[in-house]
Amino acid sequence: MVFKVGLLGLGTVGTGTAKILLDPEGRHPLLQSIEICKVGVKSLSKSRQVSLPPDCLTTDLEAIVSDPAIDVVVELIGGLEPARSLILKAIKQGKHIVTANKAVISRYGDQIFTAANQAGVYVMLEAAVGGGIPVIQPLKQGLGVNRIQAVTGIVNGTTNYILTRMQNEGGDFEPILAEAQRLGYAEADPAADVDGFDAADKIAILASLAFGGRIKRDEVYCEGIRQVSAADISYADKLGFVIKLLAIAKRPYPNQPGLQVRVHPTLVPKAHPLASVNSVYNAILVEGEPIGQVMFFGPGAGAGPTASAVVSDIINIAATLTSAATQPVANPLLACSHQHYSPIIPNAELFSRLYLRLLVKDQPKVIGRLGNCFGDHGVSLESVVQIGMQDKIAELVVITHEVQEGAFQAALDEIRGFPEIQDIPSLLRVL
Ligand SMILES: NC(=O)C1=CN([C@@H]2O[C@H](COP(=O)(O)OP(=O)(O)OC[C@H]3O[C@@H](n4cnc5c(N)ncnc54)[C@H](OP(=O)(O)O)[C@@H]3O)[C@@H](O)[C@H]2O)C=CC1
Ligand SMILES: N[C@@H](CC=O)C(=O)O
Ligand code: NA
Repeated sequence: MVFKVGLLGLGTVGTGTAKILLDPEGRHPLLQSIEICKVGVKSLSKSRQVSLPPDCLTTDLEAIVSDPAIDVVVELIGGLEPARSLILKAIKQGKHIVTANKAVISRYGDQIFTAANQAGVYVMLEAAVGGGIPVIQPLKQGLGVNRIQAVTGIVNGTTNYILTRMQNEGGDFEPILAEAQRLGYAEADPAADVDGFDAADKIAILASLAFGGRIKRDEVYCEGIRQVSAADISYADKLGFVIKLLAIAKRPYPNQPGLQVRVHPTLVPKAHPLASVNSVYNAILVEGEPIGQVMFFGPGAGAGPTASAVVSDIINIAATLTSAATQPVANPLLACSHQHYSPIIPNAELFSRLYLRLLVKDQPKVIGRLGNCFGDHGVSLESVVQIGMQDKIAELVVITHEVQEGAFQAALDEIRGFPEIQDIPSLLRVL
């Protein structure tokens, strides 16, 4: 049996994918049965790093998704449109889909999976989360019998690369981001990485798989890394933490339906397994019953690793189609079957440990006044440290115990009005 693939996109991931498909020697034997039929791109004049059969390249992506010869459409163009429409058209034409596009799946998964289930085709997305790390299939299959309690991950390679280099070298943000772009890690618009949207897309997908209900992407709280300064990295280091952009999905109240799903820079204790995940590496820590903790670790972005996940999805489909006697009946361990949305708990109701950096006028009783205000709002403090003093302005770092975020914000609103407060440059969460 030969499976014909229509590739949409021949950029970083598309090129990595084509390279594997064109070089099957020594890999899984099923690769021998997969053939690149057409490749859709934006520009025919660009030089390419792979040599494809003549007439393979086209700018007519609509023709690829409706080509009767094609069995599997691999969407690697990114973005919302035309990716969403092309995926839906391909599904309507009975084609299986492999995609690395977390933006489209996290926002239009409902529409796409419903259409796929009706058409009896698969939509596979291993490359969409954690790049080359197998995490989607393990959540669907290997961990499928567990009751998941929490998924905590470093799921964006670009920001982890930036934070790691800022931590190790103290370098400036912009040139490090430019290097991440050159290495093929960043999104077409790197704001998606830096502002946390890409991580939010990914945690919405992971939460949906882990907790068995779709997640409304708009309800995922999201803070990026722009506000993380060299000063915070250095203070965190002195206090025994590293700063990581964490994506967190958990059920904070056992046996109740609400979920916490959010992305924010977080102070991670140096002894925590996620603290040593550096550079473009990603890691996803899954906690479940009865398994306990499992951590998936590996390269989270880049051509080769991401293509590894894309092609593993292609051969998964090829294997399923090969074993199906006639028309494919959806294998429930490969298909997506959630039909309802999970409720998300507002941040104000959640309990977190928080790190606050303040610049205050050096006046008597200022620390006491802060402590009283937090106390009045039921916010218990773990430590208040004076880090420095310049021109009669003291720099303080406050770390709280687990406190309700709404109560903390109410205290902070009051504190902002104190005449002693010069500035509040940072508010971060602590794991
Ligand atoms: N880069 C990475 O490390 C990872 C990326 N992903 C995801 O993979 C997908 C692809 O990313 P990446 O390879 O980095 O992106 P690139 O920008 O490198 O490549 C995009 C490709 O799609 C083509 N393309 C884009 N828009 C159109 C259009 N409207 N019509 C025709 N062709 C189009 C481009 O054509 P042309 O070459 O002619 O410009 C290019 O070949 C994205 O969804 C991304 O989020 C997921 C995990 C990791
Ligand atoms: N831009 C993304 C690419 C992989 O998903 C990242 O940096 O993680
Ligand atoms: Na993956």
